[in-house]
Order: sequence, then structure tokens, then C-alpha cells
Amino acid sequence: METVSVIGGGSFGTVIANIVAGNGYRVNFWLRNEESATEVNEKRENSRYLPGYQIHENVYATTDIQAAVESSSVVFVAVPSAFFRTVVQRLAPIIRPDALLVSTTKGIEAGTFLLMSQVMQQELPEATIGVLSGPNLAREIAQQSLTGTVIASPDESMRERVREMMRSEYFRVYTNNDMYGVELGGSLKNIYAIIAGLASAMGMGHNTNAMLVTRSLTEMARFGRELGADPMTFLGLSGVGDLIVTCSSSLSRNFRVGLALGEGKTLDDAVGELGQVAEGVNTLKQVQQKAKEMDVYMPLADGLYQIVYEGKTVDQVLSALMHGEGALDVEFEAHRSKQL
Ligand SMILES: NC(=O)C1=CN([C@@H]2O[C@H](COP(=O)(O)OP(=O)(O)OC[C@H]3O[C@@H](n4cnc5c(N)ncnc54)[C@H](O)[C@@H]3O)[C@@H](O)[C@H]2O)C=CC1
Ligand SMILES: O=C(CO)COP(=O)(O)O
Repeated sequence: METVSVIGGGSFGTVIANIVAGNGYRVNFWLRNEESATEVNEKRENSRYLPGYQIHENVYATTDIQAAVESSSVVFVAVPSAFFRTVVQRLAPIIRPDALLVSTTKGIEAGTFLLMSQVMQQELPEATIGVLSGPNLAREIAQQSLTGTVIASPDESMRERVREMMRSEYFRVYTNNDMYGVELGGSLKNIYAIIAGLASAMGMGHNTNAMLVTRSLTEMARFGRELGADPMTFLGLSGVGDLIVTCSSSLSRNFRVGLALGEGKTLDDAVGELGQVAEGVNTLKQVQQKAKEMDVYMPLADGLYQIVYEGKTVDQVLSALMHGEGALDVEFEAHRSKQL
């Protein structure tokens, strides 16, 4: 049986491990917590993150990272972005030289503005790298809700290997070679999920949500284009798809942070109550700074930044947004030339 490993024992790591194990692979599942590893191996459950979800018999949990990866042909990394580089540095000397590396982490490294695939490229320059991203709420995958995802990599054989290893009756895997655009979409949408949660807490309706999601997509694509991503990538599952799900569902941790902010809680309390990662909080900081440096117009992200970090009231920011400068409805190039 081919061996694959999943690094990171949160909710997403757990469902990835199960999907791959269900397709006939041995999955070495690395967690830091000894009790959780024992629970996975003996009770087939990861109760802290996904209570009641049955873990496949082909999943072997371990706290020994070397034992987890030394014989693995593919290594999925599902740890929060804040710890991603440290974990990859631990992997570098112990993985197989021909192992394929897949990041599932939707975040941006503080200080460097690097996405996780770029962190992997720095730490493992010879490795074949990909990212998995899309509208993939772990809890819904655990319930086997029909779900689509994207494996993105410049390497075609990697895209095919990962697609084969993950596809199932309830999990459809699409491919994309714009790895940067796919990964950027997955990271940026977390900012807008916080805004959507905030709007929901304020009792805003579907009109507001539709405007928010659509204008968020415009803002993401505008920023992505400036950074070298293909703006059309944002029309795929990892862009608009993930934006829709995280701006609509209270299963999204980022949406829940927004809900808590809208209920008047401080950011620290909102994040503390969550007990899990909400990548959008850090992403917001990184993006606001980068957009300023590059002079990219991002009124929604900037508005949230002013509320969270600069003490502006929601009313002040909303008023400025609603009276903002004239803007085109559709900015994608092909349409833009028709409108001008
Ligand atoms: N949960 C979801 O629905 C989805 C999550 N993701 C992404 O996957 C990444 C991981 O998310 P989750 O599994 O949800 O996070 P989580 O908050 O549920 O768990 C993260 C895991 O990483 C571990 N961890 C924390 N610090 C660590 C460190 N210093 N070294 C090693 N491991 C550490 C935690 O103990 C936990 O097992 C995030 O970037 C998230 O955006 C992507 C798609 C869906
Ligand atoms: O990325 C996700 C779904 O695609 C998960 O979103 P949260 O990190 O906000 O829970």
C-alpha cells in the first residue's frame, strides 16, 4: 500500500487523511498531541476538532514526525500559516527527495508576504509543490456533502496524482496550473468572510451579502492581478467558490470572528473564543500593508482594517464605503474595454 502523510491534526488535516485513506492509501497522520494520537488510533476519532467523525482504519496517527514522513510519497501540510515555515523546516531533512508536497493552508506569512507554496519553495527548492484550495468547510466534508476542490501546481503529473488519490463519490477534484492565483484566492477570501460575518451580526440582508461577495471578488482579482496572478483564476472554485461559502456559513471560523465583532466583542475575545485558527485576522494585516505599498484600491479590506485596528466605528466605515468614488461594475479586462 502506498504511504502518504498528513501533517497537522486540526479539522482539515483530519478530513484530508480520511479522504486519502478511503481511496486505499496508508495515511500517516502527524499530530503534536499524544492523547489525540492515541484517540485516533484506538477510538478512530479526533474529538477535539471533529467529534463523532469516524476515522478510517488506514489512518495511523503519530507524534513522531520522522516516522510519519520518511516513507511517504506525498506529504499534505495542514498547519496554520503562523507555524508553517517551522514545520516545513522540520520536514526538509527527513522527507523522501522525490516526495510531492501539498499545502492546504490558506494564509500569508507575516513580514515576507509569502504564500505557503513559496515558503515551501524556499525551504525545499528541489521539491515538487502544489496547493489544495476551494470551498471546503471541513465539517461539511466530514458529512460527505458533495464538495469540489482544486489542486493547483505547475507540475501536471502532480496535479493528476493528487486528483487520483483524492477523488471520490462526494469529493470532486479540479485542476489548475495557476498555483499562485489559486492560493491567493484561498487566503484573501478570509478577510471578506470576516466582513460578511460582521454584516450578518448587524442584521444586513441578502442584498448586502450579494453586493459584498461580488465587490470582494472584484477587489481580490484587482489585487491578484497587481501581484501577477491570472485574474480569471478568481472566477474558479478557489476564488468565487470559496468566497461564497465562507461569506455565507457560520461554520467558517473567519465568518464567526466577524459575527463576534458585530456583536461588539473585541478582536482578542473573538479569536480567543474560537480556539481554532482564523487566518483572515493575520491576512488582513498583511494585505492592508501590501495594498498600501503597491497603491491598490481595496476599500473593503481597508474598511475592516480601520474598524479592527484603528478604532473607527462600523457606521463611519459604512458611510465612507457607500459614498465611495465611482467604480465600474465589472473590471475583468474583456468586459472593461466594452464598458469604457
Ligand atoms: N477547517 C477547514 O474547514 C479548512 C481549513 N483550511 C486551512 O487549513 C489550515 C489548517 O486549518 P485547520 O485544520 O482548520 O486548523 P485548526 O485550527 O483546526 O488546527 C490546526 C492544527 O495545527 C496544529 N498546530 C498548531 N500549531 C502548531 C505548531 N506550532 N506546529 C504544528 N502543528 C500545530 C493544531 O494543533 C491543530 O492540530 C488553515 O490554514 C486553514 O485555513 C482549508 C480548508 C478548510
Ligand atoms: O477555508 C475554509 C473553507 O473553504 C474554511 O474557512 P474558515 O477557515 O473560515 O473556517
